[in-house]
Amino acid sequence: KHGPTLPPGPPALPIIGNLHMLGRLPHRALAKLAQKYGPIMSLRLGHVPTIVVSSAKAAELFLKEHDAVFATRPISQSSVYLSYGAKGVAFGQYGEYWRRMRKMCTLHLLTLAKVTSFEGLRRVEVEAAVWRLVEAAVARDVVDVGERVGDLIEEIVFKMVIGKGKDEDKRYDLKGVVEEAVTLAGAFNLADFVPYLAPLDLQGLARKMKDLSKRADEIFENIIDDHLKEEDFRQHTDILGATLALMKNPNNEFFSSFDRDNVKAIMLDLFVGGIGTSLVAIVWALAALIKHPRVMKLVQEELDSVIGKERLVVESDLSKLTYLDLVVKETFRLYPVAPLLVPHESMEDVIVNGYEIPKKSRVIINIWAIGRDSNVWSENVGEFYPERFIGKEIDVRGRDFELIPFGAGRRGCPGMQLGLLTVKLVVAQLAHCFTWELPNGMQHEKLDMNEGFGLSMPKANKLLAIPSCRLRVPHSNVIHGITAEMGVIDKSS
Ligand code: HEM
Repeated sequence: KHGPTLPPGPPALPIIGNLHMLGRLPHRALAKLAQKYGPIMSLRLGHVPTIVVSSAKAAELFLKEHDAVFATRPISQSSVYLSYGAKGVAFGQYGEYWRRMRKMCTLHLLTLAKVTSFEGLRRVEVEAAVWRLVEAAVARDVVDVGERVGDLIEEIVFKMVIGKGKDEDKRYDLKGVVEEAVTLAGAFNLADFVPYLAPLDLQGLARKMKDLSKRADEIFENIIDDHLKEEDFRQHTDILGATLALMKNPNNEFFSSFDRDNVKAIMLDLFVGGIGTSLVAIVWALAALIKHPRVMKLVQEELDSVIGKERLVVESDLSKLTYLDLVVKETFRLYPVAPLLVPHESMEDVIVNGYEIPKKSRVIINIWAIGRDSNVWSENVGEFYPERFIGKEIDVRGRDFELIPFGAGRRGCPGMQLGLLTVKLVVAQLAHCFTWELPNGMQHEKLDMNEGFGLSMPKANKLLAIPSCRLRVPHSNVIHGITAEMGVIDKSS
């Protein structure tokens, strides 16, 4: 047959197709296959025709030139059970309904103005987290960085979205529910690839998801009721309050557009999208800094020269921290939070770069492979070397396809401003306030940088380290009954 053909790819087995080739770390396995079959590669994952994109140029074709064709998401069991039948933004099917919901997020809920309005909240929470670390520093405790940062990000995101901290309402365990949702949504689910096995629920995932969705629903119903019960729920400054106010205002386009399921699905999107992502990026960044003392020294010198040693970093300092900006970019390049983005799906047959891409193909953009493409990044591609960005106009916001940690185009991350701000603020704080030592005298070269795989790509092993204070900032508040000056906590006072 003449004319366009499917992109090249490895031969597939009956039933499972190429599933067996994905291994434990699919981004690595797919990058290796792409070396043989090229940057636009065709696979069959179970019964699902799949296109894997592994170069910046090819990603641009899919996410810019043909963005409209690839702007929907495949339906999966997790989107059905955990997202109210894909009624949220992240897993919603492209169309008028979804466009309106996404517009509400980008034009009202996650705007720069809205994100900035939570600056005070972030300052209080970040300071409290720093002071808890000061206590650990004084006690020479080994700290699980991921756990500390996770507590902080959860507290910020919960307060931003529903106006309450994660442990504030004893009636429910929202934190547990969100964590379980992340685990279940990130699990490999055979039923999504071999649909006729779905009724058997061989992995028990559907049962777990249904059970979780019931528990989550009860909690969300309570939270929404609590908001609406207030005399004037429009007084709520949190994101849920803003959503409800938009829905109930007859003067705007969102009036009666959405039902409660939409609101609940959006809330879950914000929790899942907002917590694990920033957390994973911050842990990678600090691990990379600890592993590369040369880079840590430069970051700290910049912080000391811009901020000094007498006060903590505040958000208005961030734009002046140009070296930190390079460090964050380099972290996203080598350790992208979502190495395969979130899968896209083609809405019609289309020809891309001369290849035939059939309707309903799942499209995976391997940004892990793009970040390590030596044609783009030169031969020291595996090295953590932030200086590579000096003099290059490479931005992470979805314009430069060699670095798209937040995706690009219609499905690009709507929480990017918040995510970037949180990552920079927390990394700056951790590097400015403390020096970090590895436990048991471990040398920095020995720190492992192995990755895991799930909904995001976390560091496989915990980052354990001992902080010591490097600032002299007097602290007037009382934490756990201890008044403190950074580095000199007087337990007797
Ligand atoms: C460092 C932080 C973050 C990173 C690296 C990140 C990354 C991503 C990526 C790669 C996607 C998929 C893009 C695509 O499919 O092409 C995405 C989508 C999304 N993110 Fe983020 N994200 C971050 C923070 C956040 C935050 C803070 C929120 C909200 C509070 C958020 C909410 C979402 C939502 C709702 C989507 C789905 C968008 C859609 O399908 O239209 N993200 N994010």
